[in-house]
Amino acid sequence: MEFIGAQPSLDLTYSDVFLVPRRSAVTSRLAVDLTPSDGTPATIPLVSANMNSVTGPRLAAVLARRGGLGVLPQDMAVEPLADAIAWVKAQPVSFDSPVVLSPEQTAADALKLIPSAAGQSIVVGVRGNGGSLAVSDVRGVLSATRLQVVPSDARLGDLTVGAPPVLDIGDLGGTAADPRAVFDAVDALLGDGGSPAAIITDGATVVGVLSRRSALRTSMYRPALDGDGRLAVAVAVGINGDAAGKARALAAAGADVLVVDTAHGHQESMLRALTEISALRLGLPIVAGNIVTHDGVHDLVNAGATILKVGVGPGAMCTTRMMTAVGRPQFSAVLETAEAARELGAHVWADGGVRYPRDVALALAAGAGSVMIGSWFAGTAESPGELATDSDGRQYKESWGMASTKAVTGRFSKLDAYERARKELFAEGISSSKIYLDPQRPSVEDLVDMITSGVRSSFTYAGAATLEEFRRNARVGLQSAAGYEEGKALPVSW
Ligand SMILES: NC(=O)C1=CN([C@@H]2O[C@H](COP(=O)(O)OP(=O)(O)OC[C@H]3O[C@@H](n4cnc5c(N)ncnc54)[C@H](OP(=O)(O)O)[C@@H]3O)[C@@H](O)[C@H]2O)C=CC1
Ligand SMILES: Nc1nc2c(ncn2[C@@H]2O[C@H](COP(=O)(O)O)[C@@H](O)[C@H]2O)c(=O)[nH]1
Ligand SMILES: [K+]
Repeated sequence: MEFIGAQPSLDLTYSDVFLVPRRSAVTSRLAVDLTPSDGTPATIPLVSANMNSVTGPRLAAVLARRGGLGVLPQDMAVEPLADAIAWVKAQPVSFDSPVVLSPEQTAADALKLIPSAAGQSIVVGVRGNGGSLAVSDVRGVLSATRLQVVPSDARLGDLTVGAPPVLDIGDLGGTAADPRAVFDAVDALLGDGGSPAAIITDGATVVGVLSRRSALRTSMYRPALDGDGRLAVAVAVGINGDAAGKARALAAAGADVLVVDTAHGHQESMLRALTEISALRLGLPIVAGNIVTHDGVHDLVNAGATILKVGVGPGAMCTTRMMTAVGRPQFSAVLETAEAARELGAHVWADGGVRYPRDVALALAAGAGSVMIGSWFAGTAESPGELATDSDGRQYKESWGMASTKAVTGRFSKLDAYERARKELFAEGISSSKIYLDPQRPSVEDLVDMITSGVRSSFTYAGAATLEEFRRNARVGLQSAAGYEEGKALPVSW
């Protein structure tokens, strides 16, 4: 990356800068390969933040199916984390996981799980004892748009009509089927009928669902997989207590990437935890942070980190900069740390402050191997919280910072009142925020589509077909606040 004009002496964030187009030999956005080279199984440079309101198993599985990585948060104990890892790994790789509700449940129950938006659907059926679903126990598939217009207490079993549309993987040519053929088969089966998705079976058992959109996505993305061909998942550990013991247990449970995470990553407890974890030789990428300096990179890499998590204070839930004045504008933080990491053969994840696809493109231009997104993904169907509706009928989910009073109270609930009160003195995040779902893009997959299409396009403007070419070719200019404002679309006339 180079600046047009002199390298600025001020530290910059994403809104301060823009990318300059240049002559390109990359003539199609579909010719761009977004695969990171940070040693993780990801095939797109997107990671979901280890925040309780952002990454649960459902979001992690959906993201991995499209090539990203979900990081399960460190606040869970080993056993539930191991269950969450196992759940992700049991999910279909080539098909969507069905959201299954029983015929006795109501439209209102369904609309707590899926947003009332096009493209969302539920399967009405009854799971067997082990959680499996026999095709004979499926009553049908209902779209959110249909559920929205029926009485909220309508029983789901009364809403299904006729036999559900079923495709067997044998008829599709197995799981390695040609994506185009899969799309055509789904399209032909669904026809003009009312079902929004096809039930995919392997013999008598349901193995997933596919809508036209998800069949298309299967052809656009490569899933992030572990060595056994199952969906990959990352998991975070804190620095206190037996961090190495927890890391060992989570690796044994199948975690594919370990994230050692604390607010101030450049501290000795972190170096100690990292040294102990890397001594275990688990053979997994070790991400550590958060840091924002060249020196932080050196110390953490020397202690065993292979990827640095970069960002102090840019997060949407974060009050660190206002409470402490500490942090660093994120574009410059990524630029400096990515260069330092590259010299050591390590990589950087740009963590926090991403609000538009452009911010992801700029983080990659600055040299990030991948980009971590928290709050933006909190406002999706797949994030862990329940959907809520405000007085204007807009759907949202609640989000909160991992260093907020709410998070600290939860994390230390087992301490006695005195110790808990001492911990609660130090809040550096907001405890409650409403993150609205975008009615056009209610799913994390919709956001991934939007981000990757924006970033693919950025690459072609810069004449780059890979992450490395983009980092090398990107030309960055400084802009005024008015210049930034000019770039925004106008929803109404001026
Ligand atoms: N990226 C960012 O800007 C930030 C992210 N966060 C996120 O919040 C979550 C909770 O992190 P964290 O608060 O570190 O909790 P942790 O549970 O990881 O504990 C942090 C440990 O470090 C000690 N510590 C020393 N200095 C600091 C400091 N300046 N800030 C915080 N702890 C310090 C604490 O001791 P003691 O309590 O006695 O001081 C405690 O023992 C993490 O997910 C983290 O990434 C939090 C803040 C900033
Ligand atoms: N200072 C704080 N930072 C926090 C807190 N909770 C999370 N975070 C950081 O934000 C990113 C996500 O950023 P976003 O803009 O995408 O939401 C996350 O990965 C953490 O590093 C907090 O309470 N305080
Ligand atoms: K902030």
